[in-house]
Amino acid sequence: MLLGLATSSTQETAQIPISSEGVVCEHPPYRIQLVSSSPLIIYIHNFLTENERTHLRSTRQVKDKFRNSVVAADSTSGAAVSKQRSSQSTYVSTHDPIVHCIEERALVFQGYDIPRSHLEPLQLVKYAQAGDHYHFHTDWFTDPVYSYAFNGGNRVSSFFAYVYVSNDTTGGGTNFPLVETPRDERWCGTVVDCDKPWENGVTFRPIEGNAVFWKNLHDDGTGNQKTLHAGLPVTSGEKIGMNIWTRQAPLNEEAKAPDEYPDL
Ligand SMILES: O=C(O)CCC(=O)C(=O)O
Ligand SMILES: [Fe+2]
Repeated sequence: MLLGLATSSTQETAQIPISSEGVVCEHPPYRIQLVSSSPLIIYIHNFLTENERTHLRSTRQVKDKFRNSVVAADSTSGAAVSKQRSSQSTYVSTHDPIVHCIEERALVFQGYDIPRSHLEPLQLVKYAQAGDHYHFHTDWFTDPVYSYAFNGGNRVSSFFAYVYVSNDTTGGGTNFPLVETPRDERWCGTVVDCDKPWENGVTFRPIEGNAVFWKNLHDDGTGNQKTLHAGLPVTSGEKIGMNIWTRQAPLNEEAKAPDEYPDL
């Protein structure tokens, strides 16, 4: 099947028949730039097409299901609605062919070695009220109980992609306080918020369609503290982002039912 993902005249696509499941995806010719080698952080321009972004926002499953986000707390209290994170989140269907193509892209980006079973269901996060934010955290679990849930192990890598950013959005950058800000002023044009003090690390502005990719773990499997990051408060407008998390090992089948999947 060939998916017509690129009807927009402004959106060039390259056809790369990489899917193993009978779906031929049209992938955008995204452009990448290295931000940091330790931890590995790569900025990706044009990772999601316009049609994919529209589709992600409009599927019924998504529109009706945003819930207050929670964070993985500790294993005794379990996850609870938290002041650390004031946003809403939901998971998208793993059976949707467009989602399937995005998953495929995220896997190929990481080389050919990671099977789909290592991916968590893709998570959308919405910041719609002034002040909505996600406080400093790492995406890798500090409590091993979460790594063992569904057998997946810890989160090897993260993509955070900007699915929707309303024109009146202010704030809402993604900040890595322990990563050195790239100094070349060309970063400041759009991607990096150079108004923020350099000692506060790097802050990526939310730009629709673009994404930030990083490796969460050291080669020995331990979590890299320098991947600490935050979704800074959205001071006006609305931002919707998407997490694509890859685990160390295959998740079991239960984890693939987004309705059942806990907010971790
Ligand atoms: O909103 C952001 O910029 C980052 C969100 C984030 O880090 C997360 O959902 O894990
Ligand atoms: Fe995060």
